[in-house]
Amino acid sequence: MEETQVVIVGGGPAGLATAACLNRLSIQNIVLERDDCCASLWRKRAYDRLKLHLAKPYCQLPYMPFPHNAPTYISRLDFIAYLDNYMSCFGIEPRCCRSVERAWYDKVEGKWMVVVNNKGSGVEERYVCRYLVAASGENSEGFLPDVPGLKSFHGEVLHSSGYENGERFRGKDVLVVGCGNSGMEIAYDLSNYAANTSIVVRSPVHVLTKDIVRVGMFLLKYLPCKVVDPICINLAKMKYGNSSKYGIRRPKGGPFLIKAKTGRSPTIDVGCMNRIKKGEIKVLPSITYVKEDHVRFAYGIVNCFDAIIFATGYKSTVLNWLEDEKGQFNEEDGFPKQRPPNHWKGESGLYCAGFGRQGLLGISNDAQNIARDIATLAA
Ligand SMILES: Cc1cc2nc3c(=O)[nH]c(=O)nc-3n(C[C@H](O)[C@H](O)[C@H](O)COP(=O)(O)OP(=O)(O)OC[C@H]3O[C@@H](n4cnc5c(N)ncnc54)[C@H](O)[C@@H]3O)c2cc1C
Ligand SMILES: NC(=O)C1=CN([C@@H]2O[C@H](COP(=O)(O)OP(=O)(O)OC[C@H]3O[C@@H](n4cnc5c(N)ncnc54)[C@H](OP(=O)(O)O)[C@@H]3O)[C@@H](O)[C@H]2O)C=CC1
Ligand SMILES: O=C(O)C(=O)Cc1c[nH]c2ccccc12
Repeated sequence: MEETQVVIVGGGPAGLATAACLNRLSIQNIVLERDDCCASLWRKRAYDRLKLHLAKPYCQLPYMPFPHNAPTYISRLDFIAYLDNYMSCFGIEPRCCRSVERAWYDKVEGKWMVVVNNKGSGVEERYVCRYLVAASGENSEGFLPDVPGLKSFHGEVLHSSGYENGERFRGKDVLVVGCGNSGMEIAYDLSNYAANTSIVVRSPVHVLTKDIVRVGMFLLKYLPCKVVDPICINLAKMKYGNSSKYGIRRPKGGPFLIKAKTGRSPTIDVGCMNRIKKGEIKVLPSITYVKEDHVRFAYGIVNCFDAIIFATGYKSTVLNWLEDEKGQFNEEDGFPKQRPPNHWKGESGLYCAGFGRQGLLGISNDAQNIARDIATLAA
């Protein structure tokens, strides 16, 4: 049994940023990471060509801006290097191969009890702390929808978190399901590797360029969403014309309003739209069922595929390990019930870093808020 002031569950950007803010205030903390490395989403579960979609000022963690000579959009490998540097600068030493299996609040002691499976030694470890930070990520586990007949599929089935690049799909018929940021970029990547690519787009989606998002983020500093959204939509119309001709319909609400209300990000186009326009990537409607080598879609469309890649999003796994006696998290999606800007603080010394659906910028704010709050309470 080891006692510390704060246990942080998860060594991704949110856990590391929180540890850095606590270390600066000399507040004792331990970061527990289930994988054999920190930031495993970025090292192991993201595709090769990934770059941050937001410009660098929106992606930096507290107290360490990206260098002036770094490109505006940081690559996956540069972001990993930045995180490694961040850890050494702030003296963060995550304990890896530590999967948090259970955490509960002991009312008598007024402390959190944390049970960990040390995957290296196979031995169970126990930690006791006054404050517990859930930083296990909005993207903790890939979400695979229940598609009728999928088990009978003859080809390969993959979640986007397991996709690296299109090399082994060259010349193959590949279906990408989902048109969020992962789906649109993976479809484009597959098409770069000469895979015969199709993408399922079942709902309306805002597709914007990086530049339009950058303009939008800048304007939002001075103007309300209801002014910024129409500007962004008009810029998108100028860029893409009427994309519903190609099966990409726009939602009723604006992109930043939807982001603020639901957390769903607009899809940032890195080249997929042009391929769709040229007919090089085919847009398909909802899947009805899968049978052996073929997939049936709405409107009776049937096509054969060698592989299906599900870019259908992620799940939070907080409720797999947290005993949530006070019902602070939603049972359906494992997100805190408190909505931003109040999502980071729970009860009994429980905190959430990285659950505001606001990307790295939100993580940076959460980490600073949490450390400040703990410093005040612990003083
Ligand atoms: C492909 C992709 C690209 C993205 N790009 C951007 C971007 O450009 N800009 C942006 O702002 N946001 C982006 N995001 C959003 C993304 O969520 C954040 O950037 C960031 O990685 C989230 O950090 P996090 O620390 O909250 O979660 P994660 O990075 O998921 O880290 C959580 C960590 O907790 C560990 N963990 C989980 N459960 C346990 C457990 N029970 N015990 C111990 N450890 C556990 C995990 O192994 C993981 O290392 C992207 C997301 C994805 C999926
Ligand atoms: N470079 C970057 O910055 C990147 C950032 N990201 C971020 O990571 C997070 C996760 O993104 P992503 O992995 O794209 O996941 P998302 O949750 O954003 O998107 C999932 C997509 O899958 C669709 N979908 C879900 N279930 C089905 C189904 N049964 N049939 C058809 N379509 C379905 C959804 O459509 P529907 O709306 O109909 O439910 C949606 O289009 C986001 O925050 C994203 O912005 C991801 C990649 C790159
Ligand atoms: O990549 C993501 O999912 C993010 O949440 C980053 C993000 C925060 N605010 C935004 C507004 C528009 C597009 C992406 C983001």
